Amino acid sequence: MVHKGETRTIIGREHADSGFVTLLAQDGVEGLQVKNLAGEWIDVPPANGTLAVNFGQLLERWSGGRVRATRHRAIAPKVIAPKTARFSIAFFYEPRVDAEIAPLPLTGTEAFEPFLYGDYLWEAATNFVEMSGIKHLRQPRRAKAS
Ligand SMILES: O=C(O)CCC(=O)C(=O)O
Ligand SMILES: [Fe+2]
Repeated sequence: MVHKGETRTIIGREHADSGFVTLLAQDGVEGLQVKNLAGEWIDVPPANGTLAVNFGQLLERWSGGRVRATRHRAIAPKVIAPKTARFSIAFFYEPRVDAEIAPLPLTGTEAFEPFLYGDYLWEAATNFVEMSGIKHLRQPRRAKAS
């Protein structure tokens, strides 16, 4: 992939986190990028000791789309020294697994059937190929309305 005229390797593919809010501790090495509404990739300043805040898909759904989930990816840092490495520590802030997620009383937003966060989380997690083989180990606690 070419970014600002340079060939860079994508090490974390584009996605939005499934949960509520994610905090990413920065370590001074660049590589995290977020996509703006025009579809352009923006470099997140990696200032040491700061937290990058990403909004997740659950927050987008719960807020009726008023808060957009942050699409992001990670590219390999530019090799500026032989052992350039980037460390990212993620904190995923999420509801309890037995929390019921129901629409906020907001006007002009799309209603949805309330669901249990644990059901949503299991579905989202086991959609990743490396976890797809264990999807059958947990059944939804609440049946979907048909
Ligand atoms: O490498 C990063 O800082 C991003 C990690 C990430 O997007 C994730 O764990 O969901
Ligand atoms: Fe992420």
